Amino acid sequence: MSSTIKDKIDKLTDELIHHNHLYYQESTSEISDFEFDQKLKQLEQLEKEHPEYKRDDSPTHRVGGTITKSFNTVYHKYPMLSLGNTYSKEDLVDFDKRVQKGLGTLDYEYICELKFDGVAISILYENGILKQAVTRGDGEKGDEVTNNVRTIRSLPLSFRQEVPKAFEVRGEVFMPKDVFANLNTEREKAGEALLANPRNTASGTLKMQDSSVVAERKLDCYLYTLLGEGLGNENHDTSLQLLEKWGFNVSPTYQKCATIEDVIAYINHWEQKRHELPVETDGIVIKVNRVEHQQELGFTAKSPRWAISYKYKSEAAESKLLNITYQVGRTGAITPVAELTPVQLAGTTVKRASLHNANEIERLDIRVGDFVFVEKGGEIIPKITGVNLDKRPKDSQPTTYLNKCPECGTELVRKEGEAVHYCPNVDACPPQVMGRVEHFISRNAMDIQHLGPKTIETLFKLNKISGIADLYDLTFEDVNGLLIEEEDLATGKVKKRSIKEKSAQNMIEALQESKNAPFESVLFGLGIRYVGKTVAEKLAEHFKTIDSLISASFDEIVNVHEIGERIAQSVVDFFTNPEHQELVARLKAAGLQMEVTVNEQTAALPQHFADKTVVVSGVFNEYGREELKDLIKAMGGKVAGSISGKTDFLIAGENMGPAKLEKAEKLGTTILSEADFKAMTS
Ligand SMILES: NC(=O)c1ccc[n+]([C@@H]2O[C@H](COP(=O)([O-])OP(=O)(O)OC[C@H]3O[C@@H](n4cnc5c(N)ncnc54)[C@H](O)[C@@H]3O)[C@@H](O)[C@H]2O)c1
Ligand SMILES: [Zn+2]
Repeated sequence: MSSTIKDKIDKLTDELIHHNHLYYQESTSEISDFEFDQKLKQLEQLEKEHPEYKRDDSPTHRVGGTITKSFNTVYHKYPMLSLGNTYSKEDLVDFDKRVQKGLGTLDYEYICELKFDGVAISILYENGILKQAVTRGDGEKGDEVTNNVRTIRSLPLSFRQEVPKAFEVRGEVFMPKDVFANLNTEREKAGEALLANPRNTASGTLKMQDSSVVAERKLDCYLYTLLGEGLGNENHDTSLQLLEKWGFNVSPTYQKCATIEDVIAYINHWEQKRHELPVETDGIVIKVNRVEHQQELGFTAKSPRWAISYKYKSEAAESKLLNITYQVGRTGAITPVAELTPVQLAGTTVKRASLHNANEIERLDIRVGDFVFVEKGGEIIPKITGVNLDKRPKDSQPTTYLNKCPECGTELVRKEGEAVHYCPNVDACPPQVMGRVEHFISRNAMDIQHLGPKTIETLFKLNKISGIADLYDLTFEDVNGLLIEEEDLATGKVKKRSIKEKSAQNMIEALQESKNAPFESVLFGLGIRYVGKTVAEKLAEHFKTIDSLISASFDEIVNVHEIGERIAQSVVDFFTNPEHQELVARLKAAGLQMEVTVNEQTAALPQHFADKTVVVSGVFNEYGREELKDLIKAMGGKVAGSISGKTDFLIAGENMGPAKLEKAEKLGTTILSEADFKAMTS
């Protein structure tokens, strides 16, 4: 019996450590905050009953985050703690009782604020100047991210008025909802993976090495704490007023509450209305107003006793499942989608939710006509979490999964051990062909700017293109004024925009320009299975022209260094297909690069790196990263991604992580500065 409890505690501890790591270090999450909090409470309870099994590294008695090695570590003057949290209003009444008992008086009041969903930050000001910004880290010490925080426009770097000589402010760095939405629209246009939610994006952005990229991300910050000596902030609301007066961004949503009933009214007031705010919020924070009272109540190891957060449960709604439709992705993967009676959820009207795959449908035993529960967690599209069996119609039929591709009619396949069904018709299934065109124009391949997936999709629909080669037959007239419709997956809302003259011109020019893209980019762009960017480079380097690659035998290809049988077979198969031969012929006729061109300038470079492995790290003044890599290759070197015993040279730019440098030194790698490198090129 006791061993099973120990196992349970161990398992929960490990799980929570795993989720903390993802959340704070990787800025992603696999489970919802609610699930996380439930697990944490469960562990707390078990540890209380069986303190003998509580582990030293238990997440119940420490702040969840840690520091990273890529920034300077800085100790906080006052610890940065977490907040106790609850999802229940009864708990708030208990909290109020504890406060009352702790203070021994009824003469206290609360300030309620919204709980902004971002990343906590501490900022020091000295002599009226922003001196240092540090993340919460493990609560005791955090990462110094001053340069990144300086890019936040609403944050004063200095003051026009008199301010105290030294003080610390704390608040939440966040990405406004509209900035997040725009960023995702841009990523979608560029064919990049969408970001899951504003919190994780803000957290990832704050830890970027290059602050010019951070600046583009347009983070914002609300301040809610003022610390320091002799500032005259005897109450929490006086702190907020001082911050406002000095020009800090304070959310105007805070409110004084005399009783816990008032607090609950505040919670109810904001439950729906918070969705109209420019920032995501996940609850409210209740703080005892008087600083003297706060000091009297004090702290636990993890959080203040004078504050608590009430978190709103991620909203669920019930809706009727009208139909299950199936979408074919760019890779041929099939996703079942629930079509629902429109329902209000977290501020938007939802009429679709993801059902993931056949296993999920089976697990839920979900049927058309059922009433289902829909939830919006951190994901982009809501999900179905269950079926209300009480409302199931008597004549309902189990769902049989689709067996033919809804786009091209081909029989679907499911690979051994995989949950997802695929359409195997890679060459003629429309979404898959579109996917190939998107791959061709993508940044890593031909890097054709101004042309996004939505434009490609529209051109396909209008039969203006049906494959890669048709891109080069497009004219200005074909794209000018093109009406593009974008549908929001969850809400079904359609946004329309038309391509303006200037954009049309840019598109045609970008296509023309792409004719200069190097042969290896064309080769990679063709989308031959297993031929990634590096393989394409190797094949181009070895065979020099497309003709010699096409006529090469399996043996000749497999003999190329680092090319395996699977790749060789795939290349042979690809070029044996007459349709692909025609594609190559058309691209050649259009004027694309079908052979390696030796750049005279780089061909003359001294071969200092012949047969050497070189790693590039940090930021450079005179060279772009790709440019630097090309130069190294032109000088005979191989570029590797990380430092190992095999690394001969490390070219170290600015802002390089100290851990990397240390590792290189330990391994005896020769370290070159940008200036050293430059000298070697001449
Ligand atoms: N989904 C996951 O995998 C996962 C993993 C780890 C943590 N989490 C979530 O993170 C929470 C734990 O994080 P935590 O320890 O930072 O606690 P917390 O986020 O619940 O509360 C403390 C934080 O609230 C923030 N905050 C926002 N508005 C505030 C305001 N007005 N006043 C004061 N603080 C404000 C501050 O950043 C502060 O550090 C968990 O409850 C869980 O929901 C989720
Ligand atoms: Zn198909």
